[in-house]
Amino acid sequence: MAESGSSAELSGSLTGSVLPPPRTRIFKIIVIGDSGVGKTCLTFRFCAGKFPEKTEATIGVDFRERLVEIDGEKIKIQLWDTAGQERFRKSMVQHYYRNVHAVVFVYDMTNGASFRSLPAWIEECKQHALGSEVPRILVGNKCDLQDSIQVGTDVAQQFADAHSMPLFETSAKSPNSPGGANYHNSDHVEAIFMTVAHKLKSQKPLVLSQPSEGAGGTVALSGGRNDGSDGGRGWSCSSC
Ligand SMILES: Nc1nc2c(ncn2[C@@H]2O[C@H](COP(=O)(O)OP(=O)(O)OP(=O)(O)O)[C@@H](O)[C@H]2O)c(=O)[nH]1
Repeated sequence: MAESGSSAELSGSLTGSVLPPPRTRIFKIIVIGDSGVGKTCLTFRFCAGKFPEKTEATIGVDFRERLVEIDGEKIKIQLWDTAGQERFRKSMVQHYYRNVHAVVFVYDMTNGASFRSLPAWIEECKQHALGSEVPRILVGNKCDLQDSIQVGTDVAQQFADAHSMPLFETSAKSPNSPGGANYHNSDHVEAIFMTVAHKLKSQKPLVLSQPSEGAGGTVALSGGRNDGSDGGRGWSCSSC
């Protein structure tokens, strides 16, 4: 009798309070590109839900995070906002390239030089073992500045295709206001990062985890533009 009682107790314990709390997966996504392209604004928009009133050049790296829910699983998205200016990068580079799950390359659609810098950023990533096997996306920011666009969608799409990346054109500043032709088709910052998270969820086993008491708001999203089923090149397409 005593033995069966113990057994019931044990089994109750295993399915009850003895089990550790569920773990929350963490996806580390680094955001890279020239100074002034809007990396801080994009990451702030996603994590805080608004455009920052004032930004200063990032020194080293900042990171912001947000807890989201995808298909019933809580996932913490950590966005690492890296400094675009070389003088602010040197000391930190080794740190932020560790344990990266995805890379977001950003250029400013109103600044051709920021687009021409992309090969150098891609090369730097490769040197830190972040090649095409890691999910990477290309983001053209500031599409709200319609009159100043220097980088057209066609040329950006060609570049994205050549590097097996999906392209998104967006505005961290005013994603919901009406504007020119491209602007109407612009991607929402929210959807861009959630697309990356969906991709990671569909392909990655647990890599980093911690008890699920993360900071940040929770957004529920089931389904999305990318279910990870397309494999190969361009795992999600630009809406541009
Ligand atoms: N019109 C417009 N301005 C933007 C947008 N995103 C950022 N900006 C402005 O661009 C400037 C630079 O933005 P940041 O987010 O600080 O740029 P960054 O890439 O983080 O720059 P570093 O920290 O130096 O690497 C700021 O004045 C922003 O207000 C956008 O979508 N539209």
